[in-house]
Amino acid sequence: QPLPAFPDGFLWGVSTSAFQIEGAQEEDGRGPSAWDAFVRRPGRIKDGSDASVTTDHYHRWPEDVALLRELGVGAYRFSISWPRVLPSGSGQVNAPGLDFYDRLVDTLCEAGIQPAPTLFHWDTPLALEERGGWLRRETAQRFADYADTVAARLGDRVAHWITLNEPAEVTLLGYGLGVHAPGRQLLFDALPAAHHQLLGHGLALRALRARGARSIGIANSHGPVQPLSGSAADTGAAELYDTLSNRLFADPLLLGRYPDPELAALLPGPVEEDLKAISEPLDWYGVNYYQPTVAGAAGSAGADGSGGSGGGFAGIHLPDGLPFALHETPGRERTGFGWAVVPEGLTETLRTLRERYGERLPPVMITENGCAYPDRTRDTRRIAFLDAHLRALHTALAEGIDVRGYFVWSLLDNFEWAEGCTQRFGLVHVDYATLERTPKDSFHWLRDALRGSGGGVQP
Ligand SMILES: O=C(O)[C@H](O)[C@@H](O)[C@H](O)[C@H](O)CO
Repeated sequence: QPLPAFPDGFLWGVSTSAFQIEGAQEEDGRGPSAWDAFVRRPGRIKDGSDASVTTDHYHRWPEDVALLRELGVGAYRFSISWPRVLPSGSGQVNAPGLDFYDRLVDTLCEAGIQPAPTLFHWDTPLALEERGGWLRRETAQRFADYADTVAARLGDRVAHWITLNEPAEVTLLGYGLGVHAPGRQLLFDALPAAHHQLLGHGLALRALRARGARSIGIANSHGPVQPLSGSAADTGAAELYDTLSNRLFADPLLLGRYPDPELAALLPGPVEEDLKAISEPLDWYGVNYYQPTVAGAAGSAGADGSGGSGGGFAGIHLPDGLPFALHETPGRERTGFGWAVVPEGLTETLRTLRERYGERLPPVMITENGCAYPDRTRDTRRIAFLDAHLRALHTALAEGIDVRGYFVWSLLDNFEWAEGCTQRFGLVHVDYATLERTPKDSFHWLRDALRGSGGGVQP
């Protein structure tokens, strides 16, 4: 069954991030990031890998741009490594670092591929992290300065800017639970990191606008939250988790207020004043969708028996003391990463955004969607996953939800954070020993689909 037709001009792309693909951590003046330190803490990364090489994109980027060209995408979402451009997070610019992205952007433009850089995809400069990182207000201003530096050099050729990637994950996994960098287990005392990232987003957006940027978005993680049961305890837990994982990072941007005054009261600084910057109008709203969440009362066990006090979710065991437990959606196919495959969750996510934000919701871009499977190149399950999610996306379009683009996570197998290189999300297989790239069946499927839909860049 061929894919349904998507609107003319629909933007097809793929996504990656600097720390996950570049390697070359100590090359050409790059400074260390919070993740450089975190990967070297014993036992933090499943396979002990440290991303010092990962796919070696820093040296093999021409080959990767050629893959993008062959794939026929119209845009490429990559991230710029803040510590590669500003080794200590502020002050002295590292010219070779900026030159690297300059060359990449030039080559993308020559290939007719729109550059869509993310300014922050989790690699906070270590010098700033050691001073408190996103728990500190100063980091928000440093981020805006960094955005201005990058826009001054690349702004004439960048098509779409993404300020932050998934501030929710940084806050929850990095500062709240400590399973990601910087590895702080502050639980609710991590909330200032949420506010300062959003403030950083707002200040950076203003800096980009001042440099003439006209297509600016943010990439937020979103997904439906379903209660484990109809009990008051489970529905209450689901509402709380929905507030923390979805609304806390969308309401301030789109409504100019926090979802819960009690939550806002926990935040530092002139919050009302900051919300003016945070809610500066976006040109589009980025959504990273992977799967729904089932939330239950603390101590609840999932339908499949997973869980316990904190419950198991997305491979992460939650500590005691949280007022909710998270579970997988029962009875669904699982990816190699154990994530439930729920395409209709994407449609539901988009419907919920439209219901909650109505006219305040700008056009949407799916900035990430994808799946991890161990198959070397015969990745039929990935084709089925993408096919089903594109149909689910098309259903939302048919209902009049304004979605302008879709980016697959990811072009290449790469360093999957705490999972190291054990989870493969790529359309292209990477042999981590030889660094050889081999397009998977899904790569060819998507290339043909794009050619068929006329959506992609004609090779
Ligand atoms: O969404 C995220 O967590 C990040 O944006 C990516 O860096 C991940 O690698 C991808 O999503 C797979 O987990």
